[in-house]
Amino acid sequence: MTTTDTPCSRPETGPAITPRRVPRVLSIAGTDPTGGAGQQADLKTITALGGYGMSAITAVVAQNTRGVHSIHVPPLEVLTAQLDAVSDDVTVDAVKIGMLGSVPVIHTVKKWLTANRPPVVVLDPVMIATAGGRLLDDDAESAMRDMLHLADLVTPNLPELAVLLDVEEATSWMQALSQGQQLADTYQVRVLVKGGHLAGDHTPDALVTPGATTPAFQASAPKIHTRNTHGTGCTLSTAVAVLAARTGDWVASVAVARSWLREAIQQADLLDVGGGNGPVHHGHHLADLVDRMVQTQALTQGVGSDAATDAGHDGSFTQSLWDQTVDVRDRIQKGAFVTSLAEGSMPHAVFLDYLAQDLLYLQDYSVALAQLAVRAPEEQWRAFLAEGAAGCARETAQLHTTLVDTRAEVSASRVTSEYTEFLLATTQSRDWAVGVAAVLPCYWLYAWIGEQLAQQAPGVSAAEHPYAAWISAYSDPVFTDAAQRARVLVDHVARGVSPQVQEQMRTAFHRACELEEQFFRDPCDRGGPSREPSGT
Ligand SMILES: Nc1ncnc2c1ncn2[C@@H]1O[C@H](COP(=O)(O)OP(=O)(O)O)[C@@H](O)[C@H]1O
Ligand SMILES: Cc1ncc(COP(=O)(O)O)c(N)n1
Repeated sequence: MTTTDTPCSRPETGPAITPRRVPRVLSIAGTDPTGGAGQQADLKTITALGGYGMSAITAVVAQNTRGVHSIHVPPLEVLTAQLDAVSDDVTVDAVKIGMLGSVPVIHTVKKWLTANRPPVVVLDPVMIATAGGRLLDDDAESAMRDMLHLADLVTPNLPELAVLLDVEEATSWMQALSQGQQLADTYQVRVLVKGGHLAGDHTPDALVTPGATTPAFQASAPKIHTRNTHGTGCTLSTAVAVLAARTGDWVASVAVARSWLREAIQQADLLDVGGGNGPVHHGHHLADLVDRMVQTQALTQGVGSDAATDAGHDGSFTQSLWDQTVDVRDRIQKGAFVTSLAEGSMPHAVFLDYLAQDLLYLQDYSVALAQLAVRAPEEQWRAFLAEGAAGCARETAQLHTTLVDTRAEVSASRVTSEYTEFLLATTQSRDWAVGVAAVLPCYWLYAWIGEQLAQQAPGVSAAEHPYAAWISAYSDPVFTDAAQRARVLVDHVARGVSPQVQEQMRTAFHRACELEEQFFRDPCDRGGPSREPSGT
């Protein structure tokens, strides 16, 4: 890949691009009721790449993946009214122009563009649909040439490039590049030369700029074996428009658009739309996000929905566990750890000692979660527990940085060792359900302590409180969310086990709560660093 940097100097006539996080992008194009090309592809692309999509329709096209059936061109006043409705009210950061179809439509768009030129204008000179069917009148080719200079970027495929130059279609990449350069020089416009129509097993693309000797960007990758490439041209040009408005950088925009489109082509076969040249998968990169949402939803369903378990006041098993540890929580709430941390009176040595023990604890807690992840019977729980293990490992690394040099020789206190040995043994060799009950208090009590601290020391700021940063870290909603998910997991598991195993879960949860309480009390009782050898 070449990304030589001939910076694409924008033609003098246009304003500079001010990058905008959510660019407002207008597509002026025809439609495709099957959703793969034209307006529909453009709006999907704009949304997929984080822009705000708008559309002014030039032609209503009855088409599908097999071909174009008919084209209805609304009266020109309707097009003008659509364009004016947008520009009278909305600042347009980028416009992508697709199918124009006829000379009068080209003139109408040209007039609007001259009066309202957005900072990014990408023109895809659509002439023929991939699936077959003319989308531009024969007599409109010259009118199309006459509007090229109004664009910042033109994105012809090889047949369109040949028509615009009135030459034979390129049959090699070198020839295509040379034609692209000729178009750029003649019309003083950037050209995205696309090699999708070349024979061979590669698909090269290049961004060429007026007056340059080498492309500003060039890349090539193996052709993907699929017939589902309907709308690739529309999608690519729109993607570049959104990204250019978002970044202000043409080279980066072409590079990102290209690789995003490639993935959309790669995943096109998943869609199963139509019997001809199907569309590309515009939403491909959202699939993981949706999976995560579904997973979270599944994890948060059903709390308290099972009367068969020994339920607490919200009906859930975990609530009943919680209710049975009220004495432990009372000791934590009134204990020196929470009160002195909230007041800011905790001696620094005690706080450092707590952090050092926490580091040792988290190292083993991470292993305990990883053991449960390995043994998890279902994928979603494995992911949740593995994320927890990874989060602890990150937290440990962070604590290492905080404590570096100050606590190099620290060893685990008796309480820390007792707690971690209990967790490691339970998560490794007891029933998996008992293991998840044992790790729950660390999630839940931690989040609960965050609430206690926030209540006892509301709105503390770094200037007035030595532990302000820690107090706000404790109240991070991420912990509350993780605790909620851990609860849902335990409730779910409890529904599927025998009363005997439920009883073992209850015992493990209670034991872990007691150890948590001792863990918080321990540094305050000792009043300073532990020098006890591990396990004593
Ligand atoms: N089978 C394929 N494998 C990988 N990329 C492809 C494939 N077909 C098209 N592309 C890419 O889609 C984009 C548009 O392709 P092209 O076919 O040249 O234009 P149009 O869709 O306008 O006819 C280009 O970036 C091209 O590389
Ligand atoms: C309304 C409209 N505009 C453009 C195309 C080109 O589609 P492709 O990118 O598949 O050539 C199309 N089929 N329909």
